[in-house]
Amino acid sequence: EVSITKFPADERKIIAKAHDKYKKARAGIINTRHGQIHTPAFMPVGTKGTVKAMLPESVQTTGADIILGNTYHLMLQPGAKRVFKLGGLHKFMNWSKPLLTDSGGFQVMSLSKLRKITEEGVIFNSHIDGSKFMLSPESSTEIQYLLGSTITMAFDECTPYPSTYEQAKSSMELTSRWAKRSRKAFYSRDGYGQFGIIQGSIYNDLRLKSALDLIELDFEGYAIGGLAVGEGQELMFKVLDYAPDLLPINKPRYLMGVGKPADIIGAVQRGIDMFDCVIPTRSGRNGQAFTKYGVVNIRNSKYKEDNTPLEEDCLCPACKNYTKAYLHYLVKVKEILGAMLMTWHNLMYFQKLMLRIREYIAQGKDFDFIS
Ligand SMILES: Nc1nc(=O)c2cc3nc(NCCN4CCCCC4)[nH]c3cc2[nH]1
Ligand SMILES: [Zn+2]
Repeated sequence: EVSITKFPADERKIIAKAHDKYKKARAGIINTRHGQIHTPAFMPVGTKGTVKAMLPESVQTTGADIILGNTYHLMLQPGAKRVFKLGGLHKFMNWSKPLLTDSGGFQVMSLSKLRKITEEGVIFNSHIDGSKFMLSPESSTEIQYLLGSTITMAFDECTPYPSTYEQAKSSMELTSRWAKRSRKAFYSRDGYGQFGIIQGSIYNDLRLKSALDLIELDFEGYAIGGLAVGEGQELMFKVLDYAPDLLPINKPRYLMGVGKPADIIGAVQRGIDMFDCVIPTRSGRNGQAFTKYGVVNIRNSKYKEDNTPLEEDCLCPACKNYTKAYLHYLVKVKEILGAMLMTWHNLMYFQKLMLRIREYIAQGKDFDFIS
């Protein structure tokens, strides 16, 4: 028997609003040459052809369908031609599922010391031995082909934050010209795809122009770039309140570099399908464990005799076979096993979060309270 509660009109609007909030969330499957990707998806970061402290088969047990690699690092060492000669990155690192590679511009700006941005591309000195390199839409696209990437990212310029409107406009226009060249250089094959990356910083008219320019190039998917660069969650969500809607509804939307669980939930609610972030792996190595009780800083002395697991119902090796006391000890004495177990748990936590979000969306349920 359904009891109808008479809400005053304005309260009903709030309830409707709340449910509206979820109408942009979507769950789906991306089919690729290297297998399916269940979305919303979280991609563990494997920058140098390895998810740090994890065997690829261990990454697979956490439920990850796809991992991310970096053009910038792999072109410097071991070199894209060498990886190609050795059979491609999938074979080289023994990962047979989908691989997405970032196109390198963002990493050049955050890692290499000397660099020069020209219309042609970015000229930079390797942060390893100072030798000179150039990355362009053409060379980045070719490198990703040599690596054998399942999903290739267009070569873009990540507009820094904060930027004036003028700075953001000229940066976005450069990205549009580079996107056209990236698309032209892409060798399209069944089951492989290339994603365009929209820029425009926090300016909605620039974001719209960027989207229109890239939609013309008919990419297989679209990323929202230029976010998670220091603008903060509030401003990021403000852009995400409209930017995903500028992109084709039937193609994957990837928010680069995001993020913490709360960032992921808020972005899924705004229509994002794919994520990547170093947080679960980097913070795991740093002694931070994500749990349903919140983040546990395992180095805290309160855990030194805590004989309980991080999470009693977690199926990862850290929780099944070890205690917080042991993890506390391993991380304190910098034992390699500490990095392994903390990373494994965090990746399992992030994949469980994505699985629950996918289930909630499929059942049309609100997933606000998952953290
Ligand atoms: N091609 C490309 N274009 C971007 O606009 C971009 C924007 C990005 N924004 C981030 N943010 C990463 C934030 N991360 C948070 C945890 C600590 C390390 C940094 N990664 C990005 C990668 C990017 N890659
Ligand atoms: Zn665990």
